[in-house]
Amino acid sequence: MQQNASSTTQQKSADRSTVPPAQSIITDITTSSLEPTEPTEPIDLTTTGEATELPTASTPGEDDSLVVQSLHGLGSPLLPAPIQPPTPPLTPPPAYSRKYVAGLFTFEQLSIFLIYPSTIAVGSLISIVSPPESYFGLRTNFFNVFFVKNGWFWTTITFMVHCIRLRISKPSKLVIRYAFATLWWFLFTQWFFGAPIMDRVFLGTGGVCFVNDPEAVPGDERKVHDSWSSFGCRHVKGEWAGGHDISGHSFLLTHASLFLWFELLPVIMERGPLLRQINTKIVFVTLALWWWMLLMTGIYFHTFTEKVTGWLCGIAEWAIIYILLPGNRTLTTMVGVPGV
Ligand SMILES: CCCCCCCC/C=C\CCCCCCCC(=O)SCCNC(=O)CCNC(=O)[C@H](O)C(C)(C)COP(=O)(O)O
Ligand SMILES: Nc1ncnc2c1ncn2[C@@H]1O[C@H](COP(=O)(O)O)[C@@H](OP(=O)(O)O)[C@H]1O
Repeated sequence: MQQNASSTTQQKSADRSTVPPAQSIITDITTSSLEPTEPTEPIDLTTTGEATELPTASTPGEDDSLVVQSLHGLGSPLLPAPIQPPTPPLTPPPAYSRKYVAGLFTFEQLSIFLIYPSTIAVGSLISIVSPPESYFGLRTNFFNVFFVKNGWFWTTITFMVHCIRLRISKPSKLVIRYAFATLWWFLFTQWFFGAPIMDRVFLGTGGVCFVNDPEAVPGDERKVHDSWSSFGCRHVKGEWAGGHDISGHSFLLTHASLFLWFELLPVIMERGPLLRQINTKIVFVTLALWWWMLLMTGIYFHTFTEKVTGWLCGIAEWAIIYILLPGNRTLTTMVGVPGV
C-alpha cells in the first residue's frame, strides 16, 4: 500500500514545480497511514500549498497519502524517489491535533474569527460610555459612501488582486468560493425573490416605511408607505422604522472580512515572499478599513442586538464554507480549500 502510494504520487506530481521540505512530506505520509477514509478533523486551511484540487481517492487501494497531503494543503510534491517512513508512529503527531481549538478552529482561525464580535462589543461599549464626536459618525462620510456602500465591489477587487499572483492549478475553485460568498451577500442585502433577506426580517418583525404627507392634518403628517424594501423606502424619502433592522454594515463588513482573511491565510502561514508582495498589503489595507468601519458602526449606529444579528448573518456562509465543509471530503472537493 505504501509502495503504491509513493509511485502514484510520483506519477501525479510530474507537472508540479514546488518541492516541500522532506520532513513535512514524511510527517504527512506517516500521518496518512493512520487516517480514516473520512477525515475526523477539519482540513487545515491555514497550511500552505495549492490545495484547491482535492484528490477524490475514497475506494480501497487508491492513493490515500496523496489525499491527506492535499487535505493538509501541501499539494502533491515532486518526489524524486519513494520515501518510506522509518517507523510509522502509533498516534498522529501532536502538531496535527494540537492545532485545533474545540475540534473546529486552528488557533489562527479562532483569533481572526474573534476580531469581529470583539470589535462590535467594544464599539457598543464606547457608544454607551461616551461616543466621541467624529467625522466617522456621519452617514455621509466619504469612507462610508465611497467604500462601504460599495463594499462588495471593493472586496471583489481586493480578492482579484490577491488571486492574480497565486499559482494554483484550479482557479475554478476560487471562483466557486467567491460565487458562494457573492450569492450570500446578494440574497441577504440585495434580492431574495423580491425584497432581500434583511428587509424581509425587518418587515416580518413589524417594521414599516413612514413617509411625510404634507397634505395631512398638522400633527398627523407621518403615514405608512407600502414599500416592501429599504431601497424602495429610501426612494420615496421615507423612514424605515419599527422592526428589527439587522445592521447591513455589520453583516457586510464581517462577511467580506472573513472571506478575505480565510483566502489569505495560507499566504500568511507560509511566511514566504508572497506575504511581502504589494498584493498582500492591499488585502491588509482593505481588511483594516473594513475593521475600522465596523468599529464605527459599533460606536455610532444601530442597537446592540441589530449589530449582533448582522454579525451572525455575516458569519453564516463563512462558517459553512471554511469551517464545516472541511470536515467532509466530498463537499470540500466541490469548493476546494484556499492555497498559495
Ligand atoms: C485567477 C483570478 C481569479 C479571480 C477570482 C475572482 C472571481 C471573479 C469572478 C467573476 C467576476 C464577476 C464580477 C462581478 C463583480 C461583482 C462586483 C460587485 O459586487 S458589484 C456590486 C457592488 N455593490 C456593492 O458593493 C453594494 C454593497 N452595499 C451593500 O450591500 C449595502 O449598501 C450595505 C449592506 C452595505 C448597507 O445596506 P444599506 O441598506 O444600509 O444601504
Ligand atoms: N460605519 C459607518 N459609517 C457611516 N455610516 C454608517 C456606518 N454604519 C452604518 N451606517 C449608516 O447607518 C445606517 C444603517 O446602516 P446599516 O443598516 O447598513 O448597518 C445607514 O444609513 P443610510 O441608510 O442613511 O446610509 C448607514 O449608512
